[in-house]
Amino acid sequence: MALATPLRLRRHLLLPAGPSPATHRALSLRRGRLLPASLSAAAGGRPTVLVTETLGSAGLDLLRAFANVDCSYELTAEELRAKVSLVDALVVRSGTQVTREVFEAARGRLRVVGRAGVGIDNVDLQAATEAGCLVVNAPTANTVAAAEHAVALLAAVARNIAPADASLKAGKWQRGKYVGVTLVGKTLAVMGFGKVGPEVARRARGLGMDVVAHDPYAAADRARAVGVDLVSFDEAISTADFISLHMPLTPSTAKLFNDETFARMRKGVRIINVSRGGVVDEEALLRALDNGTVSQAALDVFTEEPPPRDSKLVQHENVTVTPHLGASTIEAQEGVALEIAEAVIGALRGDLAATAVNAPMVPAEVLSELSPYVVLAEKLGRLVVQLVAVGSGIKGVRVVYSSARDPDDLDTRLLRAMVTKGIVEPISSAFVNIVNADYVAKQRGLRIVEERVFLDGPPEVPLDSIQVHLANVESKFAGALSDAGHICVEGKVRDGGASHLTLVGSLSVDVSLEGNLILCGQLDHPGIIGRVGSILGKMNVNVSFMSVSRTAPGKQAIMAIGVDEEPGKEALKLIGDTPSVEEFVFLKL
Ligand SMILES: NC(=O)C1=CN([C@@H]2O[C@H](COP(=O)(O)OP(=O)(O)OC[C@H]3O[C@@H](n4cnc5c(N)ncnc54)[C@H](O)[C@@H]3O)[C@@H](O)[C@H]2O)C=CC1
Ligand SMILES: O=C(O)C(=O)COP(=O)(O)O
Repeated sequence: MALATPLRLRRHLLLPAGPSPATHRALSLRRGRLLPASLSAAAGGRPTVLVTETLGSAGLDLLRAFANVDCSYELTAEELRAKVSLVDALVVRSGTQVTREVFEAARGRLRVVGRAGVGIDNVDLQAATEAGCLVVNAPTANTVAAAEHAVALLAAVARNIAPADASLKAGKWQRGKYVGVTLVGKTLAVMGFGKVGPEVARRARGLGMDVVAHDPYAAADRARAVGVDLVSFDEAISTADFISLHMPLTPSTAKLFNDETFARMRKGVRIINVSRGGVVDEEALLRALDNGTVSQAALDVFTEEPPPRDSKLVQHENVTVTPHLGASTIEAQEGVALEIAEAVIGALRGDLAATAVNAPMVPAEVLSELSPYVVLAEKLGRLVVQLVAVGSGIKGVRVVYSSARDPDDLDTRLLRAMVTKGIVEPISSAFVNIVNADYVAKQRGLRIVEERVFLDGPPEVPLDSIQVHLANVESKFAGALSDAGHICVEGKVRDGGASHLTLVGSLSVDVSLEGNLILCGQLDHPGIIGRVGSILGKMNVNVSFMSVSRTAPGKQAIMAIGVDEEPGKEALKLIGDTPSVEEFVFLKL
C-alpha cells in the first residue's frame, strides 16, 4: 500500500526497452550495463513527453527541466496515434483512452505511460506490457480530494443542495420540497477500503455516522483502527442508508451494482459514486431510482464521459451530478502532477517510483546488490542459446540459483527476466525488458522453471552461481551437454563484479565473459593449446582469457578462450583443422 510520501519511496527497475529508432537506443538496457544511461546523456538529445490533459504547473516544470514537453490537449484518437510514435513518454489523466491501437501506433518508441491519478482503467495494461511499455500512476496525491468530494456529495444529497440551489435560482422558494435527512446515526457502507475508502469512513465517523465497509482484500484491523467493521457485500448493501463506492473498475467490479444487487438494498438507499461509472449498471440505477429503491444518487463518474447530453440518469430529478471532479482540487492536481512527473522522469532514467502498475518493483538496494548477477544472467542466456543446434526449438529453460540466502531474501524476477532477454533477443526481433519478459517467454512457448540449491555459509553474498539448462534440444557443441543430456552453462560473479563462465556441460572452466568466446572440444593431448593460441596470434586476434578442463588425462577436454576480436573464417577453419580438436564453436557475448 502506498503511503502519503510517495516521492520518498523511490524504487528502481530496469527500463523498458523496445524496438526503437537509433536515437533512443540509450534507453534500452544494454548488455554489460545494469542501468541504462539517461536519455539526455547518451542519445545527445532530450526525451519527449506528450501530456494530453491539464497537469499541475509544478509537475510540468519538473518535466520540462528534463524533457521536451508537448502539451496537446483534447486530441482525437487519430491525433493521439499520430503523435505517440514521436514521444518517449505519455502523461494522461482519466480522459485519454490509451488503447492497444495507441501502443501499436507507438511502434516501440513509447516507454512510459504516466497516469496522473489513480484509476488506470483507461490504459490497456496488457497491450502496454506486451509492448514493454511501463505504466506508472500517481496513486496517493488525490486521495483526500476524492474522499472530500464523496463527503461533499453525501451531505449534498442528504440536504438536497443541488436541486434547492437550482430551484431558488429559478425564482422559487420551496422550503417544504427540500426537507432533507440527517446523517447522524445513519449507516454508511463504504464499498472498497483502499486509500479513498478509509478517508471517507473517517470523515463520516466524524459526522456521527455508523460506518461499515466491504472490501474482499482489506485487512480487518486497518478498518477497526478507524472504527469500521468489515462486513460481507450482502451485509453492507442491505444494512446501509448511504452507500459510497470506492473500488476500481475491473472485470470483476464492472456493473457490480445492478438490478439484482439494487433489489437487495434498503428501500430509499442513497448512493454516492466517486469511483468509476462502470461499476454501476446505469440503466439498472435508473430503474431503481424510478421505482424508489434508490431515493437519491450522487454521481461524479459515468460509464461514458462526458455522458450523452440527453442522459436520463444525469437529468433525473433525484440525481446530483458533477463532471468527474473528485481529484480536481488545486492541491491534489499539484500533488499528482509532481508525483507523476517524478515517476516518469525516474522511469525514463531507469529507476522507478513505487508506482509501477505493470512491472515488478525492485527496491534500489536489492537492485544494486543484484546488478552484477543481472549482467551474468543475460550473458548466460545469450551463451546458452548460441549452443543450440539450428532447427532445434527451445521449449524448457531451467535456471538454477545456488545461494546461501533464504528464498525470501532473494528476488529472482530480475534474473529470470534477464535470462529470458539473453535467450530471446539473439534469435528474434523481440526486445525484452523486465516489463514484458514473462509475456515474451510465454508467447514464444518458453517455459522457464527456476530452482534453488541451498548452500551452507554466510548469506552476505546473494548468489554463488547461476546455471542455465536447456532440456530436449540438440547442441551444436556436444561438450555443452551435461551428463543428463541438457545443454548447461554456469556462471559466477568474481571479485569486482565480473561475470565468469564456470561450467560448460559437465566440465568446469573459468573464463571471463567479456568480448567473445571460442569453445573447443578436444582430446587432451600436449601442444593443442599452443597451436590454437598461435593461430589466433597470427591472425591478430587477442586472447583475453583461456581455461582448459578435462575429464581425465588424455581424455575429453574443453578449452574456453576469451577473444577480443571476432576471428575470421580462415582462423576458425585452422582451429577446426587442428589435430585432436573435435569440435569448436564461436560465441558472441
Ligand atoms: N472521481 C475521481 O476523480 C477519483 C476517483 N478515484 C477512483 O476511486 C477508486 C478508489 O481509489 P483508491 O482508494 O485510491 O484505490 P485503491 O486501489 O487504493 O482502493 C481500491 C480498493 O477497492 C478494493 N476492491 C477491489 N475489488 C473490490 C470489490 N469487488 N468490492 C469491494 N472492494 C473492492 C481493493 O481491494 C482496494 O482496497 C478508484 O476507482 C479510483 O479510480 C480516485 C481518485 C479520484
Ligand atoms: O485518479 C483517479 O482515479 C481519477 O478518477 C481522477 O481523474 P482525473 O485525473 O481527474 O481525470
